Amino acid sequence: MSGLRAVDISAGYRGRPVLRAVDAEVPAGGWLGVIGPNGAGKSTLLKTLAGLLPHEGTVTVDGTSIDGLRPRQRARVLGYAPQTPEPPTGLTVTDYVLLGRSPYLPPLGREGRSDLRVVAEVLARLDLAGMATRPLATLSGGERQRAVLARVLAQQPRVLLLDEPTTGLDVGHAQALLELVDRLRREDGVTVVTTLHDLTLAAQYADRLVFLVDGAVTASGAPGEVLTQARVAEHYQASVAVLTSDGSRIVAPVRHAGPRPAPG
Ligand SMILES: Nc1ncnc2c1ncn2[C@@H]1O[C@H](COP(=O)(O)OP(=O)(O)OP(=O)(O)O)[C@@H](O)[C@H]1O
Repeated sequence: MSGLRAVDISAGYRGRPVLRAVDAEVPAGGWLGVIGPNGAGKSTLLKTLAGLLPHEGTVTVDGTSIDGLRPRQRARVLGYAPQTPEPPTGLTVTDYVLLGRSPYLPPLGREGRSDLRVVAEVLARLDLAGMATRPLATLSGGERQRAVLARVLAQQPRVLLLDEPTTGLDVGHAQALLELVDRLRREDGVTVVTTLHDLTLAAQYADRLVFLVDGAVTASGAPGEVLTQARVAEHYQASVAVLTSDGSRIVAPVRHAGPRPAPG
């Protein structure tokens, strides 16, 4: 199958199993959203798909196991943005985003004109062109988050693994980023896997969801099937309303009923 396929994945940290027999599949050009409460194993799954954690089971991209790939080859196939990135703050935005081109440079070679063009394009698409020469250390949290995504996009991978990519972004920049990812998926056939705590955004952008609870898949399928009020209430211990608008789910927190403090 072209796209990404994970079969029977078990993984964790030293002496601490987290994922238990997880299956996940996303065709080329598809968008898989990984959802679940804090500590469910979403980031662990993304790290495993990125080839960064030892695991049982198989992860293949377009039919090729990622385990056999060298880091340089892997970086051309998979682009991973962690949830809490720690980019080297001394670099300028351009130099940092240029790091995304490393898998394409010859050994000890310097970037060429085409690499600089890719970087300039990505910076423009992420509204960072005006900050290209600034040190990362001087960027706001949301700007830095966008720079991290710019580095991953400059890598031009076939699969994007984005762990909470909208963290710290205002609603406009969050939407612009998700629209950009959606366009890469539709126009270039990039395969996308994201974790998103915002279930409404997850439902609107992903075409399939995997719902993880305690390291295992409790539900998977189209957002409309997975995001039921009962399931969200049970696994997040949350009081929510699940509404439908334009065929897409909206998951809205609803304040628990109870006495309200008197105004004033
Ligand atoms: N480096 C680590 N070493 C040991 N345990 C870890 C490590 N990273 C995560 N864990 C544990 O693994 C479990 C799953 O963590 P993970 O970060 O995958 O969850 P998550 O679903 O992404 O959570 P969140 O929504 O809070 O980001 C948690 O119990 C966490 O404490």
